[in-house]
Amino acid sequence: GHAERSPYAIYDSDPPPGVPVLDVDPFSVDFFADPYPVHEQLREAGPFVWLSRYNIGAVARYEHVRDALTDWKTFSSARGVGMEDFVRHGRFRLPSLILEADPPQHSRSRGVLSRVLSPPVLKGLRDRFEVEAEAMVEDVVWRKRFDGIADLAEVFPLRVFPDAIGMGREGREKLLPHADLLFNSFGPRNELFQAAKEKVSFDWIEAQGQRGNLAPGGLGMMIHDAADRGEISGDEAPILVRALLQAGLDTTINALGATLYCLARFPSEFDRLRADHKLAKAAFEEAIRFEAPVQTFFRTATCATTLGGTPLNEGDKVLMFLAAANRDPRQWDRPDVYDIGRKTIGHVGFGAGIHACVGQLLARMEGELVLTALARRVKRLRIAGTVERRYNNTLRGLASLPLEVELA
Ligand code: HEM
Ligand SMILES: O=C(O)c1ccc(-n2ccnc2)cc1
Repeated sequence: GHAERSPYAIYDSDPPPGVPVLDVDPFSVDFFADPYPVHEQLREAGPFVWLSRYNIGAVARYEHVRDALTDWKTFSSARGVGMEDFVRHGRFRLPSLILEADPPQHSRSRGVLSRVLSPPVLKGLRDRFEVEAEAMVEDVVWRKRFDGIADLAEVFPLRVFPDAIGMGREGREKLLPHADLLFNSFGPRNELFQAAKEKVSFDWIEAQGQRGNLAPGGLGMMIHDAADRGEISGDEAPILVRALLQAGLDTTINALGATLYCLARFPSEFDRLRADHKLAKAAFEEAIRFEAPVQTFFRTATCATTLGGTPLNEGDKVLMFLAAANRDPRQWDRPDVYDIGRKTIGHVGFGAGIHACVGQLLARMEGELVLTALARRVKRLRIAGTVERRYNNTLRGLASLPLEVELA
């Protein structure tokens, strides 16, 4: 039967004829606690399904998630990549010039950020990141018992990323609450969003992108340099810096936490990593496929079209379950097994198409360096207490991962 409409629903359109209707709530704490059975329901119900709680369409099978991700003309980001439609509803903030933009505007922003986050630039950051990764692991593992989130996954990105951006010293503790709010804002205006909104004063993050708050030589100043060269306008630069500040921490924190969680649950995979440290990048990538720290994003249909064989109208929002696509048995064998030898190419944990994650090389470098440092010093990794989940409308991650280690 049809459960009642969510109090946070902002649409009341009916399902297209013949489309399977599910009354699951993919933005509830119960769902986040264990999303996998519902992902399975969503995939098995059909190529395109209707979520009656929010009156939105959704795709969970790999094939159709990729269809939506790669056809940016039909499935636009410019009307928001969250539940809200910028054309029909208010805007929660000044829209992103990259994540919430379509070509040609997106292309200019992408050109700047892909250079700022390019291999040569990352090469310049690698030594500093490596020193920090080894020092952090050294500081932690001798305790034998520590928290993989509080003592590792949260520590490393905060140690290296704001400095890499060239952000001032004060206020860095505001970065995570702002990111938590942003990632909640892509979902309904539910309790998670409301609680996150209480914790921040909005204009702070906007101000951090100003030239005056950025150190010369950092990634932030490189964006202003691009504006000086006329690649983007002067008032676009601070908003692109904001993108990096919002994107660069919570994502890698949850990805590092996800990898530690996987390695602790699948000791055979930690042993493989111990035997060959070159598998560090693969261990990180497979954790992103398996856990999908970024679970979902929306698109908006720009014209009458079809998705998964279902007719859609201009303005229809579509929810893409990246995490469900990453475990679709139509695409992956043994999808529910964490296997660091797996060929992960094509997974959608970093998206796909023109909006595919432009920070993925930086994220991978962080993962590789932390996991290599860990594999050098630790022989065994075991969960030694209650694992606690952190809840957010878009991000999947842990609040606490008590670990016990045996030193190498
Ligand atoms: C493991 C960590 C990360 C994951 C899982 C992740 C995931 C994603 C995903 C799924 C998208 C696609 C969004 C869409 O299709 O609408 C994306 C885009 C993006 N990511 Fe990440 N991300 C991560 C880390 C980062 C980092 C560290 C940065 C920057 C320092 C970053 C910057 C961006 C930007 C700017 C976009 C928008 C690209 C565009 O629209 O062209 N991400 N990311
Ligand atoms: O432009 C922004 O504000 C913005 C851009 C990208 C992300 N993101 C999501 C996953 N990887 C990065 C978050 C915020």
